Amino acid sequence: MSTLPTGVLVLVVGPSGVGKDTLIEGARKALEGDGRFSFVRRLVTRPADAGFEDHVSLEAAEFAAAAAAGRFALSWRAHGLDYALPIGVDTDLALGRVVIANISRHAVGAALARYPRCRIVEISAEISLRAERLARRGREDRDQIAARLAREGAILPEGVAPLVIDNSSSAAAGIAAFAMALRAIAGE
Ligand SMILES: Nc1ncnc2c1ncn2[C@@H]1O[C@H](COP(=O)(O)OP(=O)(O)O)[C@@H](O)[C@H]1O
Ligand SMILES: O=P(O)(O)OC[C@H]1O[C@H](OP(=O)(O)OP(=O)(O)O)[C@H](O)[C@@H]1O
Repeated sequence: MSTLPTGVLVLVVGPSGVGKDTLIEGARKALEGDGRFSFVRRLVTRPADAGFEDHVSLEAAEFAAAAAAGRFALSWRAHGLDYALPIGVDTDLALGRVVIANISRHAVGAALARYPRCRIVEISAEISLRAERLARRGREDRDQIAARLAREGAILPEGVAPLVIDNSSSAAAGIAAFAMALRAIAGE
């Protein structure tokens, strides 16, 4: 009897402004055409925002209906918004792919409970850099940026050791390190 391939879900976590979306988008471009990887497009109750993360934008009622219909692989709430990964994640994992998703630090426990083959990649950068970056990004107002900087992370479940990628220097360096980590995970 042959066993089905099982992929790996890469959970990209870290505080706001650290560069998660930048590294994910950069790695997506660097690895374009390599069928081993699948980059998840999240569903968020935030209006579509050109120039930022390319997410699927849902109204709150649409989000609730999709959740009730079982269309999400994982969902969580943060910053007054609802976020989800689509159920297509399950198909990509069944096909043996390395699936990359940006999730809340508070959703790691639930992700691990559902998907035992997870790797946690934590992106890091000092708070002063994050503050500058969020101001430059300009997606949130001053109060929202202050709340994001003050937001507490979650303690990772016991025994879970994240791979930490420092994004304190250039975005190009952070992207190269992240893409290299993904290639290593795919080769394991
Ligand atoms: N290494 C870096 N150096 C300078 N600016 C960066 C770097 N990484 C990301 N940025 C910028 O910082 C801002 C926040 O990055 P983003 O990827 O949106 O972070 P996150 O998704 O973790 O909140 C964006 O404007 C992005 O262009
Ligand atoms: O619980 P936390 O680990 O703090 O994360 C909360 C949420 O914020 C981030 O998304 P979002 O794109 O809204 O924010 P960001 O790009 O500023 O991190 C992250 O991907 C989570 O969905």
